[in-house]
Amino acid sequence: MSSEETALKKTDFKYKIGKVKQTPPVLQDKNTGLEYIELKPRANERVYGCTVFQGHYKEDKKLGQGTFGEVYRGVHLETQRQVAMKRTLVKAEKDLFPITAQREITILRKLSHKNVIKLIEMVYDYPPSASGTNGSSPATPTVNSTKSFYMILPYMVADLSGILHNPRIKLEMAAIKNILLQILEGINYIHCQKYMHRDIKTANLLIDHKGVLKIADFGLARNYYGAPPNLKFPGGAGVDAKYTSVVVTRWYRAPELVLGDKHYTTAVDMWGIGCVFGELFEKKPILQGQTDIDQGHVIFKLLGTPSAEDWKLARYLPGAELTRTNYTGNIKERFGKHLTEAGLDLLGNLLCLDPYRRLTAMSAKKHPFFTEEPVAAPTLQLPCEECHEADIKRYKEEQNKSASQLPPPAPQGHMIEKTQNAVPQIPKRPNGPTTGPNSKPPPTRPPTGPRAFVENKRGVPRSAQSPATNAPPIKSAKLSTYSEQSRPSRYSGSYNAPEKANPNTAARIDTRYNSIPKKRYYGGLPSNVPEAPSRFGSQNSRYGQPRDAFSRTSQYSDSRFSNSRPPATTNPNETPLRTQRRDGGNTHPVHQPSSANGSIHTATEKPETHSLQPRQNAKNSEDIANLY
Ligand SMILES: Nc1ncnc2c1ncn2[C@@H]1O[C@H](COP(=O)(O)OP(=O)(O)OP(=O)(O)O)[C@@H](O)[C@H]1O
Repeated sequence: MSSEETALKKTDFKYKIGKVKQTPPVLQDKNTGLEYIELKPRANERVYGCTVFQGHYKEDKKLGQGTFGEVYRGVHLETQRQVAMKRTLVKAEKDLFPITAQREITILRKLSHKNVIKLIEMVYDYPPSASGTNGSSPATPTVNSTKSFYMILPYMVADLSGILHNPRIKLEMAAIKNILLQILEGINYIHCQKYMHRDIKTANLLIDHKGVLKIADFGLARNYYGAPPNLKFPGGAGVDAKYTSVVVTRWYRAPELVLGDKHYTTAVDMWGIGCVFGELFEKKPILQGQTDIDQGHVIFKLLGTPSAEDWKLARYLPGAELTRTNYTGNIKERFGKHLTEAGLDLLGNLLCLDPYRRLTAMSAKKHPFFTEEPVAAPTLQLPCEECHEADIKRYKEEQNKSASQLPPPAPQGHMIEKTQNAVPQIPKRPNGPTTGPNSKPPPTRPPTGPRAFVENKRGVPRSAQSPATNAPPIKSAKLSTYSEQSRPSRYSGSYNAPEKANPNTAARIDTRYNSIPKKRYYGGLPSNVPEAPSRFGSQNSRYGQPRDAFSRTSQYSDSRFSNSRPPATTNPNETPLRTQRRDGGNTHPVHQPSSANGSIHTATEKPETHSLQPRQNAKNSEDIANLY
């Protein structure tokens, strides 16, 4: 074999995923100078560096539906510990691996914080149907069988979405503050590690049996460029590059994303936290736009259409036409009944339309809301009941059942006679959809927009709704491609009436459940877009003037508006998140080829710029137990 051929063969096996139990020697390619590790195919464990599923783990109950697979509760047989397994299916024939799953693995391996989910290890298997589920018999792969990769995570008894939908759980203010502080701690850590999460929502906030909240689902997360957040300045970090704006589940999507901003910052996560904060009171997502454009209307309805003074850069964004609406906002009316002045101030500053005035996690933790009575509970106590996304259907069935036991309705004679006016009508809105009293009840299961989008011929991201299994059908068809938004009619006058929401999915929280005595508790202790002026005069010019973190007055008459934008800072690492729809729809999965022996290449993602945190390798059951 010639030396060239040898080099080529060697470089085939440069990348790997998973836990390395013995470090093989690092070799150097003579031609390219690149370092590589030679992988030897294994007889029993088909993928190098991964534990095999059979004999080590056992699948139990399904907990949730993910974009590329399902999440299960399971058991680690050696330690008999409960674990969660996030399964990613990879077609054996094509040998491809989804990039979102790969990003999640890469990032999770680098993060280590109490309020961030930990990746225990990666496990590899043929699906249980092909090899049996009892974990006793070894896998007998068939020729065309699909490979499964499992991310093994510590098992969490609940996610916040499940908790909020559980009619038996009532969150007091002290518990709400505890939850909020834990989210802020976790997100502050993530931001300081120079990552944006980009999918903050209640379903991704998990809670363990001790009441410790963990931020999960890093499938949309990415590293950002520029300086990390600083206590002195509001806004966010990461403005120095261009990212895809089709991120974050629609109902939690920040206004700058809705308006098509690509130079966004970690502030998009802070908006999501503001949405979660409001949801803790209303027990359903607070901003339920029915299309991507409707999302903008719904946001401005709550917070008021921003004036040029409120949000100077808005009019330079591709979706600026939305700022020509005339909503007055009703945040105080809506949340005044739940919150004090300080609470409203915190909510208003998290849901600040201008991302450069939005609170950072660092500042939000210090907000006076947390020092006023009642202060945050030292630990979060939850009833001894599992509450996951998958349980929401069950809660609804329970509620329907109890509703059917209600006394029969009043006889006809006692009812107000229906008039023609009572016939439901599609509300007319001069500037797009509203969510006023006449509007239809919105679905309570969030859309799964950002994961599923394709690019059209012009390279503009085009959302493709990917309804989850239980999700109400939300037609996405009319879409917020900003190339289309240059047509004024999309914003003025002829707005398509939003699709009728499924009334069965509307939140109907029956307060009677709240009186059911709690059981045992978990818890340790109880169109003509003008050219935009630059907002980055120099790389750090936005840090030029210190600003009071809680001030909402404009402080942006600075150099950022007079300097021109620097030459393309487009991030070369930003891989468009073209992913496969859950429903197997017409999108293009981004997979990565694996090598002939089943190891996975990670070539499409550039290595992260940060140093890798050392990660514990579990060699025996004791080590493994420590990891759980
Ligand atoms: N470690 C865990 N313990 C318990 N339940 C979990 C765990 N991880 C995930 N889940 C459950 O599975 C659901 C989906 O998980 P996750 O969000 O990580 O998957 P996903 O593929 O990213 O989903 P999506 O595409 O909807 O964001 C969660 O909402 C939660 O209910």
